[in-house]
Amino acid sequence: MIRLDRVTAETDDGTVIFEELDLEARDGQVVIVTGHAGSGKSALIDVCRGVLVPVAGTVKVEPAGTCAVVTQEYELCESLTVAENIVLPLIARGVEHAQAAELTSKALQRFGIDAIADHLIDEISGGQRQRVAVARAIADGPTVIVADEPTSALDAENREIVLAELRRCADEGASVLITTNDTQLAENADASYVLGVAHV
Ligand SMILES: Nc1ncnc2c1ncn2[C@@H]1O[C@H](COP(=O)(O)OP(=O)(O)OP(=O)(O)O)[C@@H](O)[C@H]1O
Repeated sequence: MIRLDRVTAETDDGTVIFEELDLEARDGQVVIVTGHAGSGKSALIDVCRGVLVPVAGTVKVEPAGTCAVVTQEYELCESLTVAENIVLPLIARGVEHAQAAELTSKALQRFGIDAIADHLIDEISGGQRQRVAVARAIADGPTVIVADEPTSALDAENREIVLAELRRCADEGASVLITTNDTQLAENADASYVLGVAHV
């Protein structure tokens, strides 16, 4: 569960990014946040993942410390293969080796990236990188997921795959918060918010 109560965030120089924002993503929900460029979607992701501390209001993420994140930069390790980028974080989080390998294999298949499992990150396309980033984030079924424009580099078919996988996480009980420039995504969400204008 993610809940923001009257949260105000500011830039480093004190400019208000958003003010008194109330937002909730309950367990089992996919919540979409749209808004024009610069409206604060990435800042909202940073608030949820705890790297931008609000100047007012409260942020609750439960269970604490479990937030899986997809950033716009992907933050993949260029010197590792696609499969290694998924399996190593699992092992680092304490997943036993055989299970980590199995989770990785399933994630590669679900995201249609098994054929490039042994490719280095700089050998694959932007859209493939984005799918690796989402696959890595959700490989072990996290309970809270925040994803910053996770379909921005994808064609229609892969966009559907990524959204279906995020929805599957919610069906399994996760709370999923997605920012996007694509207002159509809001149609299939359990709730949607628009930054920069009154909330719906
Ligand atoms: N972690 C952060 N710390 C401080 N300021 C931030 C942080 N993240 C974003 N901002 C600031 O918030 C403002 C809104 O930018 P942000 O990237 O959140 O908008 P956005 O809606 O995601 O835009 P886009 O659609 O172009 O990605 C900018 O002034 C930016 O510098």
